[in-house]
This record gives sequence, structure tokens and C-alpha cells, in this order.
Amino acid sequence: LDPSNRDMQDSEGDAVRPQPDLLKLLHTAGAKGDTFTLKQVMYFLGQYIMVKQLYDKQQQHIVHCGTDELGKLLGITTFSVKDPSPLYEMLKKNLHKISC
Ligand SMILES: C[C@@H](c1ccc(Cl)cc1)n1cnc(-c2ccccc2)c1-c1c(C(=O)NCCN2CCN(C3CCCCC3)CC2)[nH]c2cc(Cl)ccc12
Repeated sequence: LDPSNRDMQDSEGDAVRPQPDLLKLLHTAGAKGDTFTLKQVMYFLGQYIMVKQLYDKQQQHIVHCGTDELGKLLGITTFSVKDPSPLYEMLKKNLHKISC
């Protein structure tokens, strides 16, 4: 997690409510309920990539999501887990922060 995303890291513990499309992916990965912490969202997205076998077997930091729901959400076909910026862009659009 690069320091430029301070707001993301600071708000790791806050409750967020994913939009329906993102929520569907999290449930596919075994998540329960409709509110999570950012940490949990990241964990379940990681599980989703594993379950759907979207990562490149040779270069395991590359994720091929062009033919998957995840790709539609991210608006890209491939990304590296070493450059999380497209991910944070998607999460900003698809996570509603709950200020409880
Ligand atoms: C540091 C962390 C990360 C977390 C956030 C970001 Cl924005 C980048 C990177 N990370 C490092 N590699 C992965 C990864 C790589 C390939 C397949 C699945 C996960 C992850 C991701 C996790 C995660 O919760 N990771 C737990 C430990 N990972 C180690 C790698 N493991 C490998 C096991 C062998 C096969 C390849 C994955 C899986 C569990 N959640 C993610 C969600 C997405 Cl949208 C993208 C990537 C990840």
C-alpha cells in the first residue's frame, strides 16, 4: 500500500457498503453480509481472484480480468498487484462509506 493512499490506509477500519456489483463479487469469494472494512473488501477481492483463477500462473502478480465481472468493474483487462491504483479508483466509486 503506497503512502500516497493515506486516506485509504487511515480509513482501513471504517465500515463501507459495497455497491451491488462489487458486493456480488465479494459474496462469490465467500463474504457474508453487506458492510465490511476496507481490509475485508481487499481480502475477499484477493480470494475472488484466487477462486476464479484470474492470476497469471507464470507471473502471479499479474491478474487477467478482461473476461470477468472484476474487469468490468475495474474497466481494465489486466493489472499488476504491484500497482493498486486502478483498484483504488474502482473502490472509490464502488464503496459507500458509512459514517456511523
Ligand atoms: C498484498 C496483497 C495486495 C492487496 C491489495 C492490493 Cl491493492 C494489492 C496487493 N496481495 C498480494 N498478492 C495478492 C494476490 C495476487 C494474486 C492473486 C490473489 C491475490 C494480493 C491481494 C490481496 C490479498 O488480500 N492478499 C493476501 C495475501 N496474498 C498474497 C499472494 N497470494 C498468492 C498465492 C499464490 C497464487 C497467487 C497469489 C495470495 C494471498 N487482495 C487483493 C485484491 C486485489 Cl483486487 C488484488 C490483489 C490482492
